[in-house]
Amino acid sequence: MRSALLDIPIDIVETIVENAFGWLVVVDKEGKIIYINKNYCDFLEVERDTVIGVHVSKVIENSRMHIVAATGKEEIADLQYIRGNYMIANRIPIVSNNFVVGAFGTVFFRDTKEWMKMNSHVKSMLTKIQSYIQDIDRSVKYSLDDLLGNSKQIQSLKDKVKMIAASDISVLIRGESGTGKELFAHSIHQLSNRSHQPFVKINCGAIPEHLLESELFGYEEGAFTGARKGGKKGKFQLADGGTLFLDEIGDMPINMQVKLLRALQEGEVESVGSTEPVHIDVRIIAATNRPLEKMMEEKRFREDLFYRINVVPFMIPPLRERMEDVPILMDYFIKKITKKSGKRIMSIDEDVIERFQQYSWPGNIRELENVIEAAIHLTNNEVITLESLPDYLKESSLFPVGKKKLKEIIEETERRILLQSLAKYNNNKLEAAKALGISKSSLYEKLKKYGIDHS
Ligand SMILES: Nc1ncnc2c1ncn2[C@@H]1O[C@H](COP(=O)(O)OP(=O)(O)OP(=O)(O)O)[C@@H](O)[C@H]1O
Repeated sequence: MRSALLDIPIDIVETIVENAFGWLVVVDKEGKIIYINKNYCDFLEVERDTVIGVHVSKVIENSRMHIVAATGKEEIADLQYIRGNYMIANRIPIVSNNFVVGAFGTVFFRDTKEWMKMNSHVKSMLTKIQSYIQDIDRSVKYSLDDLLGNSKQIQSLKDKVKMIAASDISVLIRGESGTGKELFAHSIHQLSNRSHQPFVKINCGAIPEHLLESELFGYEEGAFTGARKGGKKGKFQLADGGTLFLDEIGDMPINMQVKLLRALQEGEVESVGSTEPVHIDVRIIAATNRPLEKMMEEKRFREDLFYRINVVPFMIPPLRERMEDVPILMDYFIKKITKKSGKRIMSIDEDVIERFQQYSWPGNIRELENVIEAAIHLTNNEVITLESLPDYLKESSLFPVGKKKLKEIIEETERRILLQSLAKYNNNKLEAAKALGISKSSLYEKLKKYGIDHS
């Protein structure tokens, strides 16, 4: 069928092509420019004659025209960054006799000034949003199912999470470093009615004292030299409607503790440089590995704040007190790390498992994960052996000679053996006592001596 376009005089077709599509570029199969309209040349500040026949990637920044010409796949309304501006590009393959012979692309906007204004507005919004995205983590990474462990302690903590998650009461999570405090905080948020609202974390120990107030409560424009234009929202405002996770709360300076308590009691915060308090609705989850009771005695932690946050206490036991969790965690980390690294691990030597069971894991689960990651990378075959462990775990003697007195080493070892035996025999005291060659009453005595929960 004859095209109606052929009836239109060529100079009219040219006027249409020059003006109808905003900016227009046409490339051949190889991505070389065969046509580009004047408006586009003006914007790019190039002479048309000099760019015809040149590969499009050399003329237009971030161009994908050659890709569309090669793949034949159209790209519509794609955001393209050219000469410092975001633009909306359409790229369409040109098909002739069932073959892709090139592509044409259009970039749309007529009023350049208007676009520039909108563009700079978009850019400043994007920068602002970016800085907030870093603060807010709506996509809480972990849920209760990610909290692994068959031990009685972990199971009962998980039950407790289910019981208290829906309410708005404050939670204080305590435990050594690497025991999973943050993971518990995520799980509580995820199971709460606030799960679609932000989960905002602040590490109270990592922020210098003079910045902590503005980090927590925000500041107004002009509040101090160097203050950002338009001010900045604090973590409380960012968490509004959701959960605020105060990590390392034991490291918070005492005068900030006073301000924090006031905010919690009044449900209002005042940003630095403002006199207008704003209402906020946040659920508080705090975590620490500090001995808060001792710190209260020494007046380094405020009692009133302690009682305000310690409504539901969570005490996460160190890994050495729940050795039965080691195998399931080991399995999980091996799967996770091999998937990430592409390495294959078929088995773990018995001595490695034994060594893991003897070790005291001062860095807890984080340390276990790191040790497994290193071992997977260090092994030459598909088996993890003692050789692939770090030196301090390889040593045949794990006793801290030179660091501790004999009595302490013996007691620590005895305590660990008791825990291991109970774990091995599923808390069956009679069997554990038998395996250790002691009477049941002697076992009970020892459990009492070491403060091991033997219910
Ligand atoms: N029960 C668990 N199951 C699976 N992974 C866990 C568990 N507990 C902790 N982890 C993993 O161990 C690492 C440390 O956990 P997390 O950061 O929650 O510990 P933490 O107690 O908050 O540490 P810190 O006090 O140093 O901040 C994380 O990679 C976490 O995913």
